[in-house]
Amino acid sequence: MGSRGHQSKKKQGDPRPISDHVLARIAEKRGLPPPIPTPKEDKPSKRDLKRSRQNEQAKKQPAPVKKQQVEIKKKAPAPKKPVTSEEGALWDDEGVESDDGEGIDEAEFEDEEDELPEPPKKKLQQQQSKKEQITVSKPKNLMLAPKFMGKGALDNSSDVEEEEDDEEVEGLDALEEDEDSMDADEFDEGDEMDGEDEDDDEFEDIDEDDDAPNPKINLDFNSDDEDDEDADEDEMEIEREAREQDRENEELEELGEEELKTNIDQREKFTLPSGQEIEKSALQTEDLQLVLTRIQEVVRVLNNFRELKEEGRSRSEYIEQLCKDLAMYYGYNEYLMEKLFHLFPISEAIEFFEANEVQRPVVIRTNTLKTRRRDLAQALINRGVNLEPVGKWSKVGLQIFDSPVPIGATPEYLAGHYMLQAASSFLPVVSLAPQENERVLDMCSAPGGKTTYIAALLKNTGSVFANDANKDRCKALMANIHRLGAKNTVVCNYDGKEFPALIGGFDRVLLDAPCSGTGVISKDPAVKINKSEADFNFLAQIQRELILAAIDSVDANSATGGYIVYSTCSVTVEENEDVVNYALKKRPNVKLVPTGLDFGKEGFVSYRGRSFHPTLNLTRRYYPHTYNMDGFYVSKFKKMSNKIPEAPKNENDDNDDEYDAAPVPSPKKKKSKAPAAAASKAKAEPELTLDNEDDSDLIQAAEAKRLKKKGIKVQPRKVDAAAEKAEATTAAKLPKKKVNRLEKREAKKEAFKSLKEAPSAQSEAGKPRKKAMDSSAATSKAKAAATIPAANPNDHLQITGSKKDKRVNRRELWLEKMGGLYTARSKADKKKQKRDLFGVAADLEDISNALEMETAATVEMSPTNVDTSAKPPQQAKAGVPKKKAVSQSARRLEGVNEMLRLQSIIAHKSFKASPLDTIRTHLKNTI
Ligand SMILES: C[S@@+](CC[C@H](N)C(=O)[O-])C[C@H]1O[C@@H](n2cnc3c(N)ncnc32)[C@H](O)[C@@H]1O
Repeated sequence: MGSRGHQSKKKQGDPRPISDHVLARIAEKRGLPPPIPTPKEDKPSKRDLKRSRQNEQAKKQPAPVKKQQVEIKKKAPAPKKPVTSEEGALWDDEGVESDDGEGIDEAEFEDEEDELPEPPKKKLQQQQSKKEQITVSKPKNLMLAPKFMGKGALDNSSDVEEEEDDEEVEGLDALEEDEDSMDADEFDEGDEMDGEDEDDDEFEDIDEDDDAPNPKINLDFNSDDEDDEDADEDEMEIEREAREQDRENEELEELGEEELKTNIDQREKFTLPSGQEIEKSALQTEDLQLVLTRIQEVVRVLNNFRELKEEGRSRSEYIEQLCKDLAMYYGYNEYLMEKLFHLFPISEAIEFFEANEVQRPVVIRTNTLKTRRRDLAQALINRGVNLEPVGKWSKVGLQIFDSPVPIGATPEYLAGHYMLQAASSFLPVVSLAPQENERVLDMCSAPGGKTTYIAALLKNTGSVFANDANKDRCKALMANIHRLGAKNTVVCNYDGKEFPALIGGFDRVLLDAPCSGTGVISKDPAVKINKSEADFNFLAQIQRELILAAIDSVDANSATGGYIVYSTCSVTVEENEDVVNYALKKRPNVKLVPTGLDFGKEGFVSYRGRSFHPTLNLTRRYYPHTYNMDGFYVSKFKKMSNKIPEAPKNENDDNDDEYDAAPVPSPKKKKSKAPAAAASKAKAEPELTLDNEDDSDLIQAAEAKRLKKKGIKVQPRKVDAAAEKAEATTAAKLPKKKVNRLEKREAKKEAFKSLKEAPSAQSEAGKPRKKAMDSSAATSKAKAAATIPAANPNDHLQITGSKKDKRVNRRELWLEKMGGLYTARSKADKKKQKRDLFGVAADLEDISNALEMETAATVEMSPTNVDTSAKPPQQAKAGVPKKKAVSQSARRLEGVNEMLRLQSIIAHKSFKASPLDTIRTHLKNTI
């Protein structure tokens, strides 16, 4: 690994804002002149003016603003990956450690202290000079940090964060545990490891050094006097240079300020551009300088709104303009910019966007199944790697500053002594705090950064089920499990939603959910432009389904566990607090508990007019600009009971999308013209409503035909007599009008049932059914199924046809289950898929009706009612029987979920908001 110019050298977990000179470097990288500096009194000398002109020319020549901007935009989709990691870009987030509230005692953390071994003298000298270069000398051409960052705000945040830092250190001190000896069976060099305890004092020294202002200077392993003298001399020279540079910068700054003084009076009013002007400037997006100036102006006005605002302009107009300009300046789509902008106060938002332009440090996690951190550090130092402990909060992380060898290809790496893993990705595992001999499920685990950490904390005892729905990613997962020597781990390839029915009763479950990756923009800048509203809807839906499945897979009666950790590498509220809040609402048998992580910002309890459950403050948020680690979110649940009690009803309960417990007026959402037009169109189109019951027989027949065409036969659903009776009783209590409606619906249901039964009978006659599940297995499956939410809507479908057809159908079915993102290979297939996709849209009303019918059909659970014949492809392969029946409420939820899923597929594909909000609301209200 070579040196990385834009990699932040700040220690991870250190809650200090990105320094001004880093931000200035970014501005410089873009070839932009410094932003408005603070005016000063002194006039520039002639020499100053000359120097300034030279400087201006130098800046213009290598990187003209226009060209640079175009380049930024074009380059955005290509992820900048400085170090080859086995973790995937968007999905991979990786790496920390601490303990949860109850976990401090339970967690099996690493035994070693944080100190590093002494490197050989020769290496030390090299490192010393490297460190000095990195940490002491100032960058040439230092430019001003953007003025629009809001100096006051920055200072404040830095104060607050320093306080937090202190707290964190205290918290971590409390976490210091006695060393646990490693399991000698796991190592060949057990004796050597035991001997290492003697060096603990050394570690303390380094820990103390950690408090020094410059963390890199902590890497002073050298106690030799001569070396000290050399270092002093070097330092003096460096200091001289730095002073010189400082002076130059000051001069430049003064000059710039003078120039600006002539242009802008701080009290001067700034006029917002008119609609026409905005349109014109949107056409000339390359004029970044103009945009930057406007950003500065708008921020200045917002900071002193009463005095500086233009007559008749509202604050929201200024904010809207600011969002647009920031989107243009940093290269985000406006939708995402708005979403992220509102997470922070203005100055902090800009810090966040700036931090996304800087690479996070490369971090490795010591694999304690094979080595100890001190041994690993020594081995890497011997190879010339410049490193230091990642921070006091982790005993296994090492931050790599520089390496003459690729860090992903050292003998130690190949031998599985470490995992390349972002620091943030340690966090959920630390929070999960698995205990020896437990059964743990990692529901979305590829490529296995967290799985292998869990296995290490379990010391290869108990078992880890490492699941991932993506088969290709499972290969990387398996490779990592083998390389790191995890012997207690089973790899599975299922949709996570199937888990509670497949295998339940886990002590702990980690759900590191698929997400938009807004926390890892510095790794994958493509996120800036390729995430639309539809993507967020789509992801939120998957996350909601998975979180319920994760909760239902845990055994509340576990002697040591009963915990679920939900995490994402995204910072949006929709993928975090919203999902957790939804889970609390749908599963009143869980509660949030402290994550056990000693740093991190509290999760939102309210956001833009919505309020969440008050315990959401126990969840933790991590941002690149505060902790110098990828953006991340961690929450931890404790399951109190295996029974799902009735959720308390309130006005908003019908709407799963509503965030909260308290009914709050929804915020004014800025919508693009397209969705608004679509929504009004939806209103105008009566055929999109679900009231058209008369045609439902035809609709169902059409639906069955459509499925049959695909080679999918619909099996009858068994309807329990008791459930029917219950429904009849309920009906008796209803007003006559409603009873008539129900009767009508019942008749249609019957019609649909017979329609479904015909093909099913055929298939039963034509094919021998698989051996029935034995009754005890059936009972336990049924029991598991009783606690789970909706089964996959496709569970009742059976694949038929030729071998080839079956394969195609399976794939299609699987893709549908995975969200309908078709991936045809041939041109003809693509065409067909496109047709299918629009077919879905056209058929939506039919499907909605069919779903309504289906949800009305009560499918009662009973052990004898478990049908083992219809298995999704993977289940059939693994020979695991699939639960067939689901509870009535689960089926209802399934209907809603399916609707939302279809809606998001269409929205996703057409890149427009779906016009089907009315259907969704209606569906929810009627079932
Ligand atoms: C954030 S990544 C997981 C990273 C992993 N925990 C680690 O530390 O290396 C999310 C993963 O979820 C998987 N995934 C997406 N949808 C899934 C589903 N329905 N069931 C199971 N896994 C799913 C993706 O294939 C992806 O590998």
